[in-house]
Amino acid sequence: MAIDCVSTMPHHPTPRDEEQKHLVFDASLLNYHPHIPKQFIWPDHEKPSVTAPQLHVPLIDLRGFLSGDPVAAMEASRLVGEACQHHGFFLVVNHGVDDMLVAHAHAYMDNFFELPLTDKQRAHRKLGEHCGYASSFTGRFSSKLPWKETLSFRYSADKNSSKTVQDYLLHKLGDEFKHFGKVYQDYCEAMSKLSLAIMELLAMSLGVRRSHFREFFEENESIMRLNYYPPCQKPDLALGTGPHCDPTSLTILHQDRVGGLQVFVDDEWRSISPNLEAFVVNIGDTFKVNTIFISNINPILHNVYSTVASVCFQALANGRYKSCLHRAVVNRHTTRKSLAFFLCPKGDKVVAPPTELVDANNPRVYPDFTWPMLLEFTQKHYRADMNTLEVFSNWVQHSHI
Ligand SMILES: C=C1C[C@]23C[C@@]1(O)CC[C@H]2[C@]1(C)CCC[C@@](C)(C(=O)O)[C@H]1[C@@H]3C(=O)O
Ligand SMILES: O=C(O)CCC(=O)C(=O)O
Ligand SMILES: [Fe+2]
Repeated sequence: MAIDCVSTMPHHPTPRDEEQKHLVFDASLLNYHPHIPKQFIWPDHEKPSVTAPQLHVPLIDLRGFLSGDPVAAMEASRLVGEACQHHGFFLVVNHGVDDMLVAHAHAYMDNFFELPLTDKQRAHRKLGEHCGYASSFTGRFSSKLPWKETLSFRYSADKNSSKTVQDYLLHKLGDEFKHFGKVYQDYCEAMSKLSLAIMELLAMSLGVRRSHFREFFEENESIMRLNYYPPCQKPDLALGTGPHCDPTSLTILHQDRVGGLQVFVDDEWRSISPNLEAFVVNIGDTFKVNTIFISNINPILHNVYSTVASVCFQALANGRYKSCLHRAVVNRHTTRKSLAFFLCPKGDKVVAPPTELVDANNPRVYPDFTWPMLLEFTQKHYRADMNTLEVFSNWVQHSHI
């Protein structure tokens, strides 16, 4: 039976769009259709198991650490280190982010994604760009389309930056989105603050100066993304977000009560159950690279400090650290939402080990790069998956830039 749920929308044409004929996934037509277009069907080896056994990730209470208690800070950093050694995922509670802000961020998401497609398209995400509204990336990809709509925008923690979240959303969507813009501006500020606190815990867990990563990310230029996953009548054939490791540095995710996040641990997919009070935190490829030179700086300290650090050191130094592969599944009945804050370094920061620390025993694993290079790679050349960093690294070394 022919499926006619994909509408044709006018938007800025590019040659690559030709093949797609400007297809835009209109959720209001597709959600309850018994069949799904073939572009959404994932190959057998990537098809999801909608119900996966639960993964018990550590629930880390940040209250003591955030109020300056050194013993609580040590304990929180120990748990962070342990989680990063195993899979790189952990939950934080008593994180200091206002519950109402989180509730508003979810409520405003509903308002936005329930708008008619033509209104959402005002913020249309252009090919090769990472900001704006995208519906299943039609136009960008022609197969393995994700069953989701997204709205993404930049956040700069640099106080002198003129580009605010609020201005961007207002400019794209119109004056009536002023409050909408303010909610996400506040949300990003809260996420940036929380990320810097978590960076202190990560530094402690690796046995380096507590402020080391905080300073590196102080003026972060991050990405905020609203993920909206409509119901799908074939959840065993489709995926909301395909398997990938985040190419960014650190992700702070808030998932609503529906559930759908799965992590690949010990050779199987496991789910992380929703917890409205918690943020799910995971490490991305760019942070993984940052930690390599830390391991090189002081291997003795690492051995003394904890086995966690030395195990990380070995895995990282050999470039075999396959952390945090994850994906999001969809379901038949309920729309699912998640708010993802991707912490990224400021554009001019070079992600590299200092040259004086590299020698025959500590060879370079990845080439020097800046975050904008990797971001461009994921937007113009390669769809982020579980191999992004390796492929990017080869690409840079074969001097494509
Ligand atoms: C830099 C990025 C690319 C993606 C968004 C993000 O900010 C971080 C994760 C990436 C992504 C989610 C990984 C899975 C594939 C992807 C295409 C998606 O399904 O959204 C990725 C994002 C992208 O827009 O390229
Ligand atoms: O929605 C989710 O639970 C995960 C989304 C995700 O992994 C991402 O946007 O990078
Ligand atoms: Fe992700």
